[in-house]
Order: sequence, then structure tokens, then C-alpha cells
Amino acid sequence: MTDKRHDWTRGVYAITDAQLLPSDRQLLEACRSALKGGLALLQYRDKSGDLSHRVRQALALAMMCRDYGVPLIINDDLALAQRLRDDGFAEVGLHLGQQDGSLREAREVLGGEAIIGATCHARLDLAERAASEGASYLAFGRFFVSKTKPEAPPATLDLLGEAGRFDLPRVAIGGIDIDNVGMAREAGAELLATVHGVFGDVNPEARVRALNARLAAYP
Ligand SMILES: Cc1ncc(COP(=O)(O)OP(=O)(O)O)c(N)n1
Ligand SMILES: Cc1nc(C(=O)O)sc1CCOP(=O)(O)O
Ligand SMILES: [Mg+2]
Repeated sequence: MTDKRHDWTRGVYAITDAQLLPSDRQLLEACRSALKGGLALLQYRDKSGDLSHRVRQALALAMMCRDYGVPLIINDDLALAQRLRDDGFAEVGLHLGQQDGSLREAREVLGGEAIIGATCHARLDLAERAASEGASYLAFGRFFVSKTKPEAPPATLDLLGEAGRFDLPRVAIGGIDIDNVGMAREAGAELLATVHGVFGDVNPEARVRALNARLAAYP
């Protein structure tokens, strides 16, 4: 029998953006389009602080992601991830940056199976710590010029090769797009995370397909 479980550890990791997708309708249409293109992971990233808005949008995305068999990752907010998991969305995970609370605590709360990612910037010491605290993947960046977060600290691609020693999926983030996704993959990133590379276009599905086609050249 073939194993049809979704492999979230390789491929395109799309991240939503409230400036690019301000309404519920825009967010949901764009995410459905991106999911049709074939995502490994989708992250809900919303800095509004409006709890009811965030719960409503995250719940709608969790339902949609379930239909496509793609894990939804909640940015920053352990309580929201926990709430969705308590509502039966067992595929919901969490992404934590360095200022977003304890990874160890998140692992305890969400359990051993949850996908929990960690921002490591350009630092292997942060990666080492995240790995020891139970991270499921390690995110490095920013590698290229980012429209979403131009102030993020820069990183160089050789870092990705060095991070292979942690034996966890490596995420490359920051300005990832069609012109450089192959370079980031070749340098060692299994997951290619992008906001503008997917949602900066009227046709996210076509963007994801194009990114996946580039990645297919690197088995
Ligand atoms: C996959 C991925 N990698 C890095 C980040 C950045 O997280 P963080 O440093 O906490 O910054 P914000 O996204 O919260 O502004 C991410 N979200 N996803
Ligand atoms: C959210 C985020 N974190 C980054 C980091 O380097 O930690 S770069 C970034 C923005 C990614 O958006 P885009 O694909 O449009 O550059
Ligand atoms: Mg954060």
C-alpha cells in the first residue's frame, strides 16, 4: 500500500500577510489558490492583536488546510494554536521567534506530535538551542531583500549547509522568489518560506506551481 501522508518537510512554505490580504475574502481566496498549487506548509501571520478577527481567520484557514491535507502553522500565538488543536485541528502547529515565548513550554502544551518551528536568524547557537528544546524545523534568514521585513537581520546561504548537522528540516526565509529559490534549495534548505513570492501576485496558485517546478530540479 502506498503511503499518502502529506510530507510537510520539503517544498514551498507560504506565509500570509495582512497588508497584502486585508479582508477575509482576499485571505481565503489567495490561500485556497496557493493550496491548489501544492504547499508543504501554510503559516497564518497576523499582527493585528484583534483576537476575534484572528480566531475567525485562523479557524477558516484550519478548515481549508484540512481539506488539502496541509498543516496550518500559527505565527507567534501559542494560545491560538492550542485553541485550534483543542477544537480538533490536530494538524495545527506554531512558529516562534526569539521574542515569542518559550519553545520548551510550547512543546509541553502542544505535545510531541505538533509541528513547532523556530526562528534562528543567522545563528547556529540559536539553532542548537531550538533543536534541544524540541523544535520541528529551524528557520534561517533573511537571505535576500525582503519587501515584507526589510529590517530582518541578513544571513548568508553557507549557513544552511552548516545547519545540516541538526538533522531537522531547514527553512530559508527572506526575499525567496522564483529567481533564487533554486539557490536556497541547493544550499540546503528543504523548506522555502515566502510571503511575497506567493501572495505578492494575483495568481498564488501559478506562483506556487512555478516555485515547485524550480524545486523539482533539486531532488
Ligand atoms: C518560517 C518562518 N521563519 C521565520 C519567521 C520569523 O519569525 P519572527 O522572528 O518571530 O518574526 P515575525 O514573523 O513574528 O515577525 C516566520 N514567521 N516564519
Ligand atoms: C517574516 C519574516 N521573517 C524573516 C526573517 O528573516 O526572520 S524575513 C520575513 C519576511 C518574509 O517575507 P518575504 O518572503 O516577502 O520576504
Ligand atoms: Mg514572531
